[in-house]
Amino acid sequence: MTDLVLQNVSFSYPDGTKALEDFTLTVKSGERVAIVGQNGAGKTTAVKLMNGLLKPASGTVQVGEWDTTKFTTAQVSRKVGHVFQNPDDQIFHNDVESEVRFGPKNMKFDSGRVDELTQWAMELCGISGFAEENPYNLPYSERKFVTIASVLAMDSDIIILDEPTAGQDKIGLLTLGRLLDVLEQKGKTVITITHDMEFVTDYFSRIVVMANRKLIADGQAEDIFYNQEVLKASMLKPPAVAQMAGMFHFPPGILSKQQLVAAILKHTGT
Ligand SMILES: Nc1ncnc2c1ncn2[C@@H]1O[C@H](COP(=O)(O)OP(=O)(O)OP(=O)(O)O)[C@@H](O)[C@H]1O
Repeated sequence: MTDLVLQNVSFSYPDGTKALEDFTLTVKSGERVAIVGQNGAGKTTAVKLMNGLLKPASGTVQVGEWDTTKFTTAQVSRKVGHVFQNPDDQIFHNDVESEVRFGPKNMKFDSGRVDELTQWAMELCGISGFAEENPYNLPYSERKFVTIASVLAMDSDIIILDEPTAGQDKIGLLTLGRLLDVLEQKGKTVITITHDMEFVTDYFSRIVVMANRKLIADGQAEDIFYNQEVLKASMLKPPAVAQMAGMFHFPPGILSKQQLVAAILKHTGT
């Protein structure tokens, strides 16, 4: 059980830019949380604090029993895997399998477990067929899955996915959805940063909204996407279904196509 607790965390970059102010968030083991907000809101800074890449200037970041200031980034990243936004910032091997294998090998798992985790992660990410391919010969969407598999293979309790849907087609989105379900069954915590509100409503039961370096809302999709104050402060655009429901002046809460169709049929008396 690895809960993640950020308590009154503030952080500024060395050039003095304030990136996070008084940020408090608890993510329980096994939860699925989406962090949303405009560019520059502080999302990336928050997740870099979660996996120990950055250390808080004030406040505390607790990963399970560990205060991240007392452990190295390498140690914390064993508990909190982080898939970067841009796969090209992460890939450094010449073939897909070596890239995925590197993490568990580096963690000194026995060779049987390294094999098992490598195969499992590649299959889950739909890249088993490219094991010997140079990742840089693959399109962006598949390179992203190479980096996701590399992190999953490390079997960390908490997994951070930065913009996983960027550049993904329908098949990629389905692969991501299946992967999230498998991780949930394994009790993993998944935290994503995303600008894709459809992805959020389809797959995440908890949404954290950030604006101007602060957490401004934390709740379910119905609480967030129908709260005009939160939408205004964060400049978030609700998912298309909620926008359409708003145009029809339907009561708040509609977030799926099925709910929208049902409301239209009721409205037209069909
Ligand atoms: N390395 C850095 N040095 C100085 N300022 C930085 C650095 N990285 C981010 N910032 C600044 O910190 C603030 C928060 O940035 P952060 O990247 O955490 O936001 P974000 O919500 O993740 O944005 P995006 O969606 O664009 O990634 C912004 O003002 C940003 O310009």
